[in-house]
Amino acid sequence: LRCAVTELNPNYDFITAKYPEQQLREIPRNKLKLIRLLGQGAFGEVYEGTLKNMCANVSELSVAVKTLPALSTQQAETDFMMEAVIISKFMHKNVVKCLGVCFEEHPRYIILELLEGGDLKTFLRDSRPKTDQHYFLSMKELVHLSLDVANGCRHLEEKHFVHRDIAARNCLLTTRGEGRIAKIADFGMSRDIYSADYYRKSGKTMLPIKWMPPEAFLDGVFTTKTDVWSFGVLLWEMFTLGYMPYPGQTNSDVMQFVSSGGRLDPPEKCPARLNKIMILCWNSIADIRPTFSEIIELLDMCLQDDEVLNAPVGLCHFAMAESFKDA
Ligand SMILES: C[C@@H](Oc1cc(-c2cccc(S(C)(=O)=O)c2)cnc1N)c1cc(F)ccc1N1NC=CN1
Repeated sequence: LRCAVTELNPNYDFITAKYPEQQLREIPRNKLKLIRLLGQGAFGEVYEGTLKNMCANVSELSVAVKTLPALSTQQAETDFMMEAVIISKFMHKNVVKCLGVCFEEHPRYIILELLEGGDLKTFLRDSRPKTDQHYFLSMKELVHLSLDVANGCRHLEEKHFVHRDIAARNCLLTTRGEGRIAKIADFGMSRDIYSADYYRKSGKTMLPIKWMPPEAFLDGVFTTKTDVWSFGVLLWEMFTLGYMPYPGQTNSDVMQFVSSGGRLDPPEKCPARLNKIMILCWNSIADIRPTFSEIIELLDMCLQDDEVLNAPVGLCHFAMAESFKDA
């Protein structure tokens, strides 16, 4: 892996230079049973599965299994392995856990904890007030989910790891019901699930333009302040209940709009204290954007503010059909 992780990748030192000793845990393939397809991944399919007698008390553990097709390029193999190494480095309640890998034969597997609530973007969209359905998601719950993701991001920041793709589609929930916890759960620039969210740049690289700050899409500069900007867009996704950012605008429009100072409109009826956090995250000068510790403090204050807690949820109606596909 050392040879494969080029020095060009700013996360290089994070991944191998400092932690060469930590090995990925190889799981015997016969302990794993794939049950059903969860979705198509960037590399290959993702399955729900079970892992047999991993630890004494639990006989079968529900897991998610990312697969890499047998006929993959060397680059895909390396990226796939690197994702397992990255996830295995984090130990935090708001970052998905990697239970192990099956790398000794093809197809290769990455085994993750199964988060039964599914992804955050789908959850937000499914939570929209419908005519008959009694509304069940409160501002307080949305702020709590935002704090979960901010805590996960602070952990990455502490480890000097730049995620580059913080977005609701890459977060998962332990459950959809009460007591749900959000976790950052995809480190592979998951462009598969919501491919419309990504802009096809030269060649195969796809970029989540609508979640990126100007210095990233103009100059390819990625720092922890990139993740802060993206977190601001995630907050906007949260309080619009999963709208596509910059509704009706293509990625090219957005690059033009944002680099000349344009910003997302704060969600309608969204409390000022929340809008202020988003605006701080979208400062064109990266160093002035808040740290995740500061964001956590500001979100905690939202929990003490009745104007926030009593605000109506997700009553934004954009003229354009929000599922507008990027040209
Ligand atoms: C890799 C995959 O990981 C998982 C997906 C689901 C999961 C995803 C969707 C639905 C359900 S569920 C509610 O049917 O259990 C569980 C649950 N746990 C995982 N660890 C994933 C991580 C993300 F951060 C975002 C999307 C996905 N995928 N990949 C393919 C489909 N989702």
